[in-house]
Amino acid sequence: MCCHDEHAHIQTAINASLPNVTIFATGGTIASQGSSNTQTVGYQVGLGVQQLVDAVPEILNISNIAGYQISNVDSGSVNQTILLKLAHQINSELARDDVSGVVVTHGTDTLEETAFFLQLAVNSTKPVVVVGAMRPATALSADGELNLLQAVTLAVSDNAKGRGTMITLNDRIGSAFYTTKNNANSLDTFFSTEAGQLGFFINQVPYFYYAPSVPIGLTHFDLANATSLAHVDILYAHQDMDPALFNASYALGAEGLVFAGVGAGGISSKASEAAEGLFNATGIPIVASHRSVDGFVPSTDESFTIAAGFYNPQKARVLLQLALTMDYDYDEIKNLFALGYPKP
Ligand SMILES: NC(=O)C[C@H](N)C(=O)O
Repeated sequence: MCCHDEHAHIQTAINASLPNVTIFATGGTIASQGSSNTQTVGYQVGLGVQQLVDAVPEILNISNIAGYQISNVDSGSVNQTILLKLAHQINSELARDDVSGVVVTHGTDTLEETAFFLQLAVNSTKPVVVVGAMRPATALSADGELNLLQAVTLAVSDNAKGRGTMITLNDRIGSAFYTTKNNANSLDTFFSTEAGQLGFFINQVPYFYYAPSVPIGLTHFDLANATSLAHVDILYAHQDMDPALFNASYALGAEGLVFAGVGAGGISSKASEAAEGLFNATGIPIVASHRSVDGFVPSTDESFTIAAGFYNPQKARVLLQLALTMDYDYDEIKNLFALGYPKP
């Protein structure tokens, strides 16, 4: 039996009657400390995976923990090197019979991008749980410890299998496909857009609303041989958007673009002309998403853009990145996005 892996950065004492969970720590507020217990902005990342686990001894009542320190950064600095490392290591960890599930500790600012990426890049029915905190570990009423306990609880829960990558914070369990950060500061910031709330913790027991199901449009990408991800940028639409941004992004190396459109994927006529000019000249895929927190961009046959459907700009970017990384052509990319909104 498992489990003393010499490559694990940490390994708790093995209790053979408990399941094994691997934690991948990347940084964020959950791993941060302030200079006082009232400081809730301007704190510093620095706690390692050992300290995160040590702070919640209750975890050891439900699992043995192996922990890897993948990075220790604010999530705004999570990059494709970290993402690919996570995907490769999580896939190999979950392939082991003796591992029940994995937890990724992460800053909340871009947590949804990593969770969505893992949903597409990890191929397993075992739980993958991405967790963070909104208050640093030193704060009064810090939320990280209970969130981490709940994340490990989910990782060992039979009921959590077959639900893809999940995000849990503040008692809520959401699908990585649809969960988004809705408030830059408040504790209860992660809730799902229309489709994705899966369940809730009551007294640290996860209760699910539905049997396991797969989000419509879910595609798995095998990134085993990928060493980098395609360059995709997001442009933010607004009044008087500078049309030159499209060509400028291409000149800076973008292989695909997503724009966060006004309303259901709109941009000004001048910006649209510039985007169409770029598309006609280069053929790079340009995906229309929405800058509103929630919503849907419908496809139109006439448009040169690819409609993002329900994907918000940051998730549309991840999907486009993976498609381009795997050499999908334009029509395949269009079909890939359309999988998210099949015609009834
Ligand atoms: N609450 C957080 O984790 C925010 C932090 N700045 C991060 O995303 O890393």
